[in-house]
Amino acid sequence: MIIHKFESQQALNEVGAGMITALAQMNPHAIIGLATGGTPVGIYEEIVKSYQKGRVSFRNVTTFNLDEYVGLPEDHPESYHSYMRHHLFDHIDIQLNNTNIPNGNASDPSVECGQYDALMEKMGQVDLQILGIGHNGHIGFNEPASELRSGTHLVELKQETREANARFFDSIDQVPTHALTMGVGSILKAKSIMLVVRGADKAKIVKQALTGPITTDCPASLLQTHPHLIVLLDNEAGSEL
Ligand SMILES: N[C@@H]1[C@@H](O)[C@H](O)[C@@H](COP(=O)(O)O)O[C@@H]1O
Repeated sequence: MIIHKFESQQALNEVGAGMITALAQMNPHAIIGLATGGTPVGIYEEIVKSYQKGRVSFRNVTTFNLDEYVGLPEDHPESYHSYMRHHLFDHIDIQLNNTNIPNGNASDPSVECGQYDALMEKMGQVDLQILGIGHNGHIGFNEPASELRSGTHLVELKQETREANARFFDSIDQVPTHALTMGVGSILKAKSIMLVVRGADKAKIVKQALTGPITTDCPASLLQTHPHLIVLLDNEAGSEL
């Protein structure tokens, strides 16, 4: 694995965005795995700036998002569908029909998950998967558990995850209790993975994930098995490494 630590958020954002724009420049038909949460926002901002300067096009790029809440209307401001449009899709030339996010309102979640996996399979390997990490080591919404699922599936969110994400909602009662998420198997199938982590509050889990035992109790620890893992940390998140 390659670990880069950054003094400033701006430097981290520019390097992260640079890897994604370079991929789209080298392969206009690239398949990119996208993440949500607070962590990638600054990277998406830098991608938009590059696009606005005419340096990169996403016209033929395909994207697959990691996850989506169950039961939030697609146009709810905190749905991951809204997040992606707000932070990225509405500001670049990507074709919306080339963007894929699990449908958290599907009448049959297991059918939806099966279709999502089938589409990923059909499109081919994700070239670069962007990832954040939860304080409990979750990736996507793969929560710590005695066993992990490989493909896309329905999960019940842990209370700590709902509490962490309550900052985006008016109250914790509004945070959905369930989500659809790519499985760890799908995530690990990507050719390269870019894990991004910021903040002192994540220093401990980063250390555990990258240097601790590989265990389903810390889903991010499975990233240690990936042959092309790039980790972008601010100094605070990397302080225990
Ligand atoms: N499902 C998302 C993850 O994809 C994200 O990486 C993580 C950390 O979020 P944040 O970046 O806001 O700390 O939790 C969320 O719940």
